[in-house]
Amino acid sequence: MTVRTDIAAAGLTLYDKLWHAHVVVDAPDGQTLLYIDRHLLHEVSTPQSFEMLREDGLRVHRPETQLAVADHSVPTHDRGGPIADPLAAAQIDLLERNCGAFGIEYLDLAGPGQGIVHVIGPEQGFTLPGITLVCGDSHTSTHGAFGALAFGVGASECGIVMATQALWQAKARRMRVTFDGVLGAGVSAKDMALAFIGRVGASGATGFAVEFAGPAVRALSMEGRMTLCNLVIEAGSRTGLVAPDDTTFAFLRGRARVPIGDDWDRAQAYWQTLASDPDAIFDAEITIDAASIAPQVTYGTSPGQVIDISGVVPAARDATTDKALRYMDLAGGAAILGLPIDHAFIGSCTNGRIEDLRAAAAVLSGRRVAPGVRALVVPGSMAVKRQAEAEGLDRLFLASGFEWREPGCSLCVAMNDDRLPPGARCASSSNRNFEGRQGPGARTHLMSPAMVAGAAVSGRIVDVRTLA
Ligand SMILES: CC(C)[C@H](C(=O)O)[C@@H](O)C(=O)O
Ligand code: SF4
Repeated sequence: MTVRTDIAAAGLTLYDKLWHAHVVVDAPDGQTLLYIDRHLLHEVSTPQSFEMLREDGLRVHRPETQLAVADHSVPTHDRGGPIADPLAAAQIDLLERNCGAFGIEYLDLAGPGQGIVHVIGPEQGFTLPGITLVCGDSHTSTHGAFGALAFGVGASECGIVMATQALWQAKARRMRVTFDGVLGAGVSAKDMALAFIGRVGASGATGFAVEFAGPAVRALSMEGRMTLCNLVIEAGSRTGLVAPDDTTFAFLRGRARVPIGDDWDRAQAYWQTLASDPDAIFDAEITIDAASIAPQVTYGTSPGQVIDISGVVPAARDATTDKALRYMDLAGGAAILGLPIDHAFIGSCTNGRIEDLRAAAAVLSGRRVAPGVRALVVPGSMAVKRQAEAEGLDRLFLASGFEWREPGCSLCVAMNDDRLPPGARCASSSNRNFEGRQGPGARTHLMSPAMVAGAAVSGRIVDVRTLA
């Protein structure tokens, strides 16, 4: 028998509770077979997973626990007819056919449910507190915002989950990041996340499951919490968590796949137990004063290379940072404030939700995109797009000179028609600023949607708090 000293010694963290509720068996080598409740699929990471099932003559064990959507390679304009890019068309068609063959629900490209996998999961009520959820995608941590144990997996693990509903995993260490105080005006969850990544570095949370706590986290909407959890992978962690509360329940209640009636009451009673015990012990604790967080902007080619809007680019200290600064065409000591940009992108699974579009629109109201800047808004999902259109945000974006597109990953990843030219400099609400991420030779500065809107109308990186 294995005696769990972590249980014996102290209270449990939220991560411990979710973990223990899903243990099938512990192996002597420290690995645990974990039951996986749900699996989201997209077109890029699953072709090989389905191939694996075919080769081994396996079927999908519980098809009703799987949900698929195409997002990475989809075009975000001219969606009326067939997809022009033959590779994208083949990839999307393959996902649809694989889902058909294995009995998995596929949210059609033309239908009302389509969108980026991490946006549609919660929208559909597929993401719920207390579940384990995986997807062949590193930003699966997003779903932890609901108090779900969610993490990204590889293509072969997607196949294993489809066939067995379980995965061998090693338990992570536990980190709590407490945001005390109140965020300032013009500062958002994106700034909290980037400030955290800047503090610990791009691999500072590797091996940890990160629980976000404190009054500034409790004050966030579900959209904000998803932004926060989405970005933990950029600090090296596969799992972000926020304990579910009334904000969570209000977001979920009434959604398509969410329990109703007595089932809802029972589920909610359980979900309310999903909080770290007061005497729980974390392996690492970080406290950040939310009031001290300024709008954040990345200057390099890793999300950890981030500074306050008033900051200066740090001098290169090794070959890697030197390479990053060369790629970004920036010198140590340069101010980030006032840096000219020629592209602006609002979208992605980090910041493509309705609240993000509203925040950007509030900045754009009565303003126009600066000459020489190409600006794009790509809603995270059809539901976000419809909601934005109902609020008249599309007209506001168009009137200010933004392009208004169909949902998809778009310029977050440039695996589709949307791509920046070499040398472009983009203010972007996405989550990765890697070399070539938005197109070969293109330069990405990550920031909040409001900051992107501010940069778009100014033609340079500005402090959105000074745009009255
Ligand atoms: C293509 C996909 C597997 C990839 C990921 O794992 O995250 C992408 O979504 C990304 O953001 O880089
Ligand atoms: S929007 Fe970007 S980060 Fe999110 S899943 Fe798509 S490519 Fe990955």
